[in-house]
Amino acid sequence: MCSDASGVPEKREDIAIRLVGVSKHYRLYPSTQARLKEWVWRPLKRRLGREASPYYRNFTALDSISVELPKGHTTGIIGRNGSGKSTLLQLICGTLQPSEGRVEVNGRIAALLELGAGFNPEFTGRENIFIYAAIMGLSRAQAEKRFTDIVAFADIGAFIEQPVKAYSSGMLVRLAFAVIAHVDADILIIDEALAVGDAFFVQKCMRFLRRFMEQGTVLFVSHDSAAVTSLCDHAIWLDQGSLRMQGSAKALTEHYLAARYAEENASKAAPVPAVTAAAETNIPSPMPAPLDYHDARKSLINASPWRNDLEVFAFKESQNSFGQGGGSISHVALRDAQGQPLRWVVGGEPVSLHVVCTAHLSMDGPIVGFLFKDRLGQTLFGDNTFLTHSELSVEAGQNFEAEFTFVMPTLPQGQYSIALALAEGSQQDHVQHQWIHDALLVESHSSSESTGLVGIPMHHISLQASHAQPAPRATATRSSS
Ligand SMILES: Nc1ncnc2c1ncn2[C@@H]1O[C@H](COP(=O)(O)OP(=O)(O)OP(=O)(O)O)[C@@H](O)[C@H]1O
Repeated sequence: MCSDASGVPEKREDIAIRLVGVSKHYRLYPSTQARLKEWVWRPLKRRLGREASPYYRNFTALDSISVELPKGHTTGIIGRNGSGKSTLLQLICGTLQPSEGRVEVNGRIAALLELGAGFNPEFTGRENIFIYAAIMGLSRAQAEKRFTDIVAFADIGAFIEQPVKAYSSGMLVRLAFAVIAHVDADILIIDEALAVGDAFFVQKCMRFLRRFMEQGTVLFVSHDSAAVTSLCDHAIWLDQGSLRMQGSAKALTEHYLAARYAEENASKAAPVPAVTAAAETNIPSPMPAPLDYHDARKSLINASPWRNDLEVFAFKESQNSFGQGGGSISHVALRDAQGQPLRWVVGGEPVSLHVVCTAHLSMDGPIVGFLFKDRLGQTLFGDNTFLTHSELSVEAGQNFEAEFTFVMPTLPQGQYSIALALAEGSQQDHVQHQWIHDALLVESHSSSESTGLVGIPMHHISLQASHAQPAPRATATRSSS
């Protein structure tokens, strides 16, 4: 924000959105009767010169908000339910008018805020695409040029010719995201709660979002502070309609989480019992050798509901991919030590990623690599064959296989994707023959991990009280009189 010390521009043209003293008040009526009395009875009373107190109470959803959101940045908006996030975004989009203050927007906004908002339910998906494109300032020719890409992105098949009112909520999100991704917006406003769907679609949206973020301005609303830290550079925190803090996303989410923990602890009535005795968990000691990837709690966790059950979805060759085509990836699987493909993997256990490729041209030094990504498209880990196997040459028509054996980290609940690539050359300078965005999808159904992006095996954990020391003996002797 331009008001903090994080190097944010102060010049007017560098600001995408400026809010000056913006407030939004609502009138809350206790009943329909009260609403009627306010409309009919109160003006009448006033005309008769009688005192007329209102039949409503004022509620302030947003209170004197002043912020400046710099261009080219991604700003996260966090706050508890009812803190005013949606109200703020609707004011920025212009779908709500402020009761007080001023909203200035410098650029074209596309928003994914409310399901179906921006679409006319009676018109077909096709018609809505053209209407939205026109509202965003695209000419008919430009809209026609992008139509095929929008339809391909939405991937809702023949429903594109159906009225939007017949769409499921998933189809609405698909169409809405496809449209906002293709209308040359300067500012994107995204409520993460709406950017949901199957894992392939979410990954596609996140890839688009990350590309857009390289230049555009994004406002991202989420209840998930980890998502805000991962995607945003700046953040604002709304609390009961007031701006509680603004600044770097990392620092702000740390304060936000600390405050949430403090509030939750304060609301807990029961006192926390003091640790009185040695509380070492049932963990074998001494520590296992460092290279033994053994998690000391493995048997404990694996016998509990927190076992990290990871479902692995089968590889489909037709997945979204690109590349020069000199070679292709024909099969990918996660396998066990016996080479059997796995449908389920348990986090913390060894696994092999097995990749089968076919050379369509002769290749000098093919490189096979993978990236393991979370639902936000953030790479958690990855590797490739370059450092260990740069000497291999293959002839056109020849198959070759790569295998990566590793301990699967324990993964917090959610969806993950493994991207695969077949390249040729060196790590810095190579031809990309095929890159498959979501070659394998993995879903973590249960997990003991609540913090961090992945869990690593803990070799040893202990917690114990120190032995009580005997009180020092008194050295002074009392003299008797
Ligand atoms: N039309 C309205 N009339 C009266 N009160 C409203 C109206 N719209 C919103 N509010 C109130 O304003 C407050 C802020 O609502 P808002 O939807 O902006 O919160 P939010 O932070 O987006 O919440 P959530 O995270 O649950 O979506 C809430 O207390 C809500 O009940």
